[in-house]
Amino acid sequence: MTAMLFSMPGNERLTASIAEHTGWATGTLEVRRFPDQESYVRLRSGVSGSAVAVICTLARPDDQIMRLLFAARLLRESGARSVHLVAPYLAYMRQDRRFKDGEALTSRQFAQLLSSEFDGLVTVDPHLHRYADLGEIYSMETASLAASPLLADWVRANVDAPLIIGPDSESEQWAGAIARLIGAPHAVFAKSRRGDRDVLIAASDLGAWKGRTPILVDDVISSGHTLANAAREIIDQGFPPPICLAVHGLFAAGAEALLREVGCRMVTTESISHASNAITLGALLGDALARQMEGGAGRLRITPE
Ligand SMILES: O=P(O)(O)OC[C@H]1O[C@H](OP(=O)(O)OP(=O)(O)O)[C@H](O)[C@@H]1O
Repeated sequence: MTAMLFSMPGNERLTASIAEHTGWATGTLEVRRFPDQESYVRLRSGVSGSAVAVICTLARPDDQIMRLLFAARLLRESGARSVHLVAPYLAYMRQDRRFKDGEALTSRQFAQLLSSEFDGLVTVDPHLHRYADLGEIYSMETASLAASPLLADWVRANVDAPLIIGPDSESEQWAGAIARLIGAPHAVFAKSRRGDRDVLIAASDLGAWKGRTPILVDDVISSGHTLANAAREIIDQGFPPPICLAVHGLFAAGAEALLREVGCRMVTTESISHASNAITLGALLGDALARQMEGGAGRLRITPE
């Protein structure tokens, strides 16, 4: 199998890290915007007969989706055997139901758009809350990779006597996994969300673990309010400001300043480029992509409802 990687703008470091791990060549897609903000995409490498992957993490998806769809179609029209998407952060997973009457079910429509152009998707810890599996909405092959072993490695190498804390019940899957992997205690708080930047955290009693270093673990940091409020509860119980360890650091406007104000140190994977990136994903993504590409050409289609 010949394989080739293509970076969308801003994903060059991640692409290089996958290329280094797999030994695959990196091709060139010229991508720019016209003055009227429409996208221009030109393929500058031969792809005939190759399995190809476009590397494009999907933070700020609305800025990226059209050029990504154009690139996928262009690669297929140019003879690629199969076209895969490596999106370590997968967008639009949080609107997984109509919470209020009349809301667009954006998770499903976004999934249908990507599935219409790509044969396979490789992603890391997608926000699977009310969907059990990406196959419920994606009609292509999908690989959802768990970052928790890498987060556990980071904690093991950097923190003595950690206490792992999840800010809400959903985060049990990461907090519990990391705690088991490193043999540390863990606790999980409860959260109720009242608005985009308005969450209430109900903390549990951490008194039994005084003296340990608190580490808050979550899948996503967006506005930062979930972790900031959880951090305040931890500090109120007499602990130092926690380390905030997340898979995906989206850091919406004000998030970083908010967490810094509370005294938190932030640590994330390289799924979204940010100064807090300390955990590399090249090997995890490269191995999964190789398995998916070797699974064969052609499309595995599951028709969504
Ligand atoms: O930084 P923030 O703006 O607080 O957002 C991050 C939080 O949002 C997500 O959960 P969400 O509250 O959407 O809950 P859900 O699992 O019910 O979708 C995610 O799991 C984080 O906990």
